[in-house]
Amino acid sequence: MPHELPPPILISPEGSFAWDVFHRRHPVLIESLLAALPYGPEQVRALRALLDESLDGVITPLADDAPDAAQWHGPWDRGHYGKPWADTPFLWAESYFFRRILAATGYYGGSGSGSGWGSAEPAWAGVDPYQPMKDAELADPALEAAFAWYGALEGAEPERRFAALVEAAVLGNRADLVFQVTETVEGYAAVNPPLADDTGGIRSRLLAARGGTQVAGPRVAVICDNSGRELLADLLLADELLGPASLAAVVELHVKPAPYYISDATATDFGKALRRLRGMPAALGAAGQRLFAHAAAGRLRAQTHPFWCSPLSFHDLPADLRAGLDGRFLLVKGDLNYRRLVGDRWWDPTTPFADTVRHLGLPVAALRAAKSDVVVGLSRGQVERLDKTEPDWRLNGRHSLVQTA
Ligand SMILES: O=P(O)(O)OC[C@@]1(O)O[C@H](CO)[C@@H](O)[C@@H]1O
Repeated sequence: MPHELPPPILISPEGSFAWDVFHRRHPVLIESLLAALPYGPEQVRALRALLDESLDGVITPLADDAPDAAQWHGPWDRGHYGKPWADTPFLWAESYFFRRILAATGYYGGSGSGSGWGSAEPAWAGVDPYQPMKDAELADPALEAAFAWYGALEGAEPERRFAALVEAAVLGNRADLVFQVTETVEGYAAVNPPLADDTGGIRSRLLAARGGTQVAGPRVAVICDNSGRELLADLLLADELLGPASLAAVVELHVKPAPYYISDATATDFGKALRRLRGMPAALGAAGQRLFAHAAAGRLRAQTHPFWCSPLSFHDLPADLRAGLDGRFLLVKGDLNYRRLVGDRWWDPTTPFADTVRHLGLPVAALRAAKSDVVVGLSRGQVERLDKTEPDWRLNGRHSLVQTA
C-alpha cells in the first residue's frame, strides 16, 4: 500500500540525535581533523569558521567557481542557503557540512576560505582530510585475527557461507569512523540478533535472477559505505557472489567520488583495501588474489557518480544514474545509505520495508547497523519492547537489519 511520506528529520529540536551530531560530534570531528594533518592558518580558520557557522549561523553557499557549484546551486539546491542550519533537514545539512569540510581544507584547491577553487594556494588539493584515520584503520595488525573466521568457512555449505558473509558485511558497518567520533564500538561480534533478517531472501532472489541460464546471477550493484574493515567484509561478500555459486555475473562497487562522512569509501580506498586483503595470509589472501583477477576480467568494477555525495535521498536519483542501475540487484550498505534509500524521515517503524523502497523500481537489499532515527519493517511488539528496555536502540549501533524487497 502506498504511504504518504512522513515529515523529514530536521537538525532541531535541541536534544535530538541530529542536534547531537552537529553539537557534540562535529566539534570533536573538527578537532580531530586539525590534529591529523598540519593544516595552515587558512585551513584552521576555515574549519573553525565552518563549525561556528553550523552551530548557530545561517548556511553560506559554495562559491560560484567551486567545481560542483552547478550541482549545489542547481538540482541539489533545496532553498536552504541563507537560512539557519538548525531549521534544515538533517540529511541535506549533514551532507553539505561534509562538502564544506572539503572547501575548508582546500581539497578542491583554493585558500580554504569556503570557496574551495581558483586561488593560488593549491597544496592541499586532492588530499583526503580523513586519510590518516582511514590508513590507521587499514593498517591495524589486529585485522588478520578479526577476519580469521573466514578460513573456517572453507568447505561450508553455500547457504552458511553466504549467511556468514552477509553477517560480516553488516557487522562491519558498526565500524564507521563518524560513529566512533563520539561512540565506542565494543567489537564486531553480533551483540544482538538482527531486528530483521532476510538473508535467505537475498540469496533466493539472486538465485532466482539466474533465470533460465543457470550460469550466473544478475549484475549486483553494491552501494558502498565505509572503507577499512567494512569494505574488507564487503569485498569478501563480493568474492562469494562471483564465486562457484555464481550468485552474480558482475559486482559493481559504487564508491564515493570524493571524501565523505570521514570513512566513506572512494576508489582510492577500494584499491588500498583490496591490496590489504591480498596481502593477508591463507584464504583471505587467496580471496584478494581472486578479486584482483575478477577486476582485471571486468567482473568486479569500482564505479562512482556525483550523486553519491549529494544531499538527497534515492528518490531523487538522476536519470543517467537510474539508467545505469537498471537491471541491477542493489545491495545498499550502511546507515546513511539506509536513510537515503527509504528517506530521512520520521517513518513509523512498522511501515513495511517494501513500501519504502518501491520508488526505486529495482530489487534491493539493505544491510545496516542502526545508528540513526530512521527504521522501518519492524513489528509493533518489537518496537514497544525496545522503546521500553533500551531507549537509544535506534542509535547505539548494537542492532542490525538485513532487509530485502
Ligand atoms: O552510514 P554509516 O557509516 O553506517 O553511518 C553514518 C553515521 O554514523 O553518521 C550519521 C550521523 O552522523 C548517521 O547516518 C550514522 O550515525
